[in-house]
Amino acid sequence: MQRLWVLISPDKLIIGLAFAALVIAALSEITIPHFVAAMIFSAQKGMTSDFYGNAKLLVLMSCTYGLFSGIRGGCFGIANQILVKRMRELLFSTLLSQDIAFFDAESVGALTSRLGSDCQQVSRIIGNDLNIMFRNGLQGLGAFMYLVTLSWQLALTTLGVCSLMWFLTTIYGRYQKRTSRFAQDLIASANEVAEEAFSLLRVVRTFGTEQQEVGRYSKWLQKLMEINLRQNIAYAFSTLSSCTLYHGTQVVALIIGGGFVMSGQISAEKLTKFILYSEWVVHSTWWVGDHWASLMQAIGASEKVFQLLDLPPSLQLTAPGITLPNVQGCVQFVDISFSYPTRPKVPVLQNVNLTINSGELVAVVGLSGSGKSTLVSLLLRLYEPSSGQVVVDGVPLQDLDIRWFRKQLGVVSQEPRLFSMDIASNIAYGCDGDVDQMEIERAAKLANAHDFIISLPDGYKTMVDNTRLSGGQKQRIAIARALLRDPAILVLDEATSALDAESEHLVQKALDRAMRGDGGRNKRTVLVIAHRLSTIRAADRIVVMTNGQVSETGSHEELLKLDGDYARLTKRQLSTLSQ
Ligand SMILES: Nc1ncnc2c1ncn2[C@@H]1O[C@H](COP(=O)(O)OP(=O)(O)OP(=O)(O)O)[C@@H](O)[C@H]1O
Repeated sequence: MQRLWVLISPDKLIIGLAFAALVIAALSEITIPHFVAAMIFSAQKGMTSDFYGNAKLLVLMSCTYGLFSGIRGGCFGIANQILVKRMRELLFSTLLSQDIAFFDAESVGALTSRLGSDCQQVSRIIGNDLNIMFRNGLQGLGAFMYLVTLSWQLALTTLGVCSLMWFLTTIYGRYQKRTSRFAQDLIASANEVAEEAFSLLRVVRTFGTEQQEVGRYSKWLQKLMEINLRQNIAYAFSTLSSCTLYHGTQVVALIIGGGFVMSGQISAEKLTKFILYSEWVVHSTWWVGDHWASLMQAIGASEKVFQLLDLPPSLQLTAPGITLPNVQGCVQFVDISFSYPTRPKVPVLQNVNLTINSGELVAVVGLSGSGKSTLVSLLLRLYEPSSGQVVVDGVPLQDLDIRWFRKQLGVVSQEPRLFSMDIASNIAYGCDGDVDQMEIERAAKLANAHDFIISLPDGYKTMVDNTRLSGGQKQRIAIARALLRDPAILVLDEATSALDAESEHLVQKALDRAMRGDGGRNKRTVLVIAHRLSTIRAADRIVVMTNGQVSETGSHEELLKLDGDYARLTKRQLSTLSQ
């Protein structure tokens, strides 16, 4: 509750207004039975002026109740919307500030479920549960005090019943809190399966595994249903006990109170008011209990959200770093060893030493799994090396302002992903401020993307749908994106996926231009994970990775002469590519 208060406290005014309206509405509502009873008994006794006096007050209280109930509902509704928005924003930015290793361990489906369903549950606490609990608690207390003034002996019977009701409710509330945590985890797991199936729909369709996916999804739904059924059974028991106690109180009060009336201890009017208000007390206790359980349920659901909100942001993003006036582009991997945090015992890179000089074009080759992409991830500082360091222009990477440094890099990955924005925004993605359309078109021309873009109905304003653009088209947009930054260091992961011959030719031409610096600079440093013989031959130096180590470096001819790993690799793989 304290955590929630911190989140909602910037809107103290609206919350204060909501609670003030709640108190006025609750107090005016609670007087209504009093005036109803008073009107009936003044009519019975023929007291006309009392009758109309009470009628006026009844109308006044009813109008006050209506007006302030509206204000209360509106204010709590607004506070609720603000809370859920703020909580989602905070959670989203906390998640985005985590290390990549965090996302290796968590699934996207589960995280989006935390953002969606869990945050919605939490927002219910303010908008619904607390609001109703507070209103009914206040009314129940007020009504009980009135009962004491009518007959403290009878009030004690009501207190006994309410205490029993509250005791049963707290047991039920604890059960709800525990089970709702599981329920939210199950919703997250089901979302994970759905997200995976949608994003890999082509694979699912190709292998005809739709039913299998429905089965995986249904497995979580079944577990969720079992938990919900258990919650429903517990709710049924809670309702059964509350209903029995609710009517039981009135029967007991009537029997004892009837005896008091017959013995002249209290009047029939007082007993009538007592019955009306005791109903109120029990009813309020019931409502408070019901929403207490619901509050516990929401608190259970909120635990994971708060756990995630407590995650400290990635050190790299918070640590202050330096910027360099001019990036020369000299990159050194100094005695780097590395294991992925999810598999700490499996060494992926071992004592890698490699210097890429400013303006040099270095091609990294090696068998699949030899650690080529990992090398790039370390240069981007997506992970921290287990030992050793990456040094850029003589400055260790961890001393540089990482956001600034990443802006000095142009990266084209093997399977570029585009955002659901228009093509121009995709090309300008990550650039500071407004980017001139001419600049965007110039980058697109260099990337051989301009012609296909202007042939689209909306040209550069065409909204990108990842599924409708071909692999080669996406690749060329990604190259344009990298070129627009005119980066000092360019990192390319050559596409091995089967591009059609025309696309491949266009992509290759674009990459050649990007590497050789037609994009603005005469020369830039290029690190390319190379699969094509033409790229490898054009490189100033070839680095061969074998089992996470640099096994050979040199030019194509030098390495062939060595007759080592590179020569074997070339015989095995590259001969087919050169044909
Ligand atoms: N996020 C990750 N978590 C754990 N292990 C990983 C991760 N990414 C890669 N690996 C493992 O690290 C090793 C090196 O992978 P890497 O992707 O660097 O190889 P690669 O040489 O680029 O391969 P390819 O040419 O097939 O892309 C592999 O054994 C791989 O399974």
